[in-house]
Amino acid sequence: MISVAVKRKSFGAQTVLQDVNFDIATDERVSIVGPSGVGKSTLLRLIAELDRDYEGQISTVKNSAVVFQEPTLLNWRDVMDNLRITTRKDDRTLENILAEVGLSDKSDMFPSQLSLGQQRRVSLARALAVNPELLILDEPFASLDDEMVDEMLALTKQVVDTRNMALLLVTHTKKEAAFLTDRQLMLGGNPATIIQ
Ligand SMILES: Nc1ncnc2c1ncn2[C@@H]1O[C@H](COP(=O)(O)OP(=O)(O)OP(=O)(O)O)[C@@H](O)[C@H]1O
Repeated sequence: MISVAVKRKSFGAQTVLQDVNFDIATDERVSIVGPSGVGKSTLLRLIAELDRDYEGQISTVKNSAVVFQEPTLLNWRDVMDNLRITTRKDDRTLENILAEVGLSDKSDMFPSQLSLGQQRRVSLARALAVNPELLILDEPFASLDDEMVDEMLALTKQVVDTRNMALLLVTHTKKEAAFLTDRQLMLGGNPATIIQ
């Protein structure tokens, strides 16, 4: 169980989040929706423990992984090396994960040799490589065309269905939230809190 109780998160004089409280069960899929600039990514970074500078308390799982909006791959490393960076798992396991995201024949390609959609898949595979109990997706389908979004949505759903993990999705898009998650939390207000 993940338990979020953020009393206040500020950047200098600007308070971005105030009294944001919710739980996520072990196998629950939750999305955070809300307008641009409201504080979605800020909240996600707190839950991913990438930012510990806030008032309140978040108790989360030992193993979480984040997929960011941009693929953030190392361009000078091939696909396998990009996976090896996050885990000591053996190559066979990593190849299975690449197959899981539809990239079984791409392990020795470099990111620049892959389409944007394939780069997103590598990014997802890299997150899966740590075998996360919580997968956190921060607008993972931004700047993809509609067809690619549908493909990535289906892939992500399949992966989450197969693996026993919690999902936290940050998105602008109600369609993505409705397709991938059981529960939608709407962030709103200034400072932002859960309004629905
Ligand atoms: N490192 C930072 N330093 C100062 N202010 C920041 C920092 N990160 C975010 N902010 C501010 O916090 C507010 C919330 O930003 P955040 O990126 O969390 O919004 P968001 O809801 O994820 O937006 P979007 O949907 O456009 O990605 C914004 O006003 C932003 O300028």
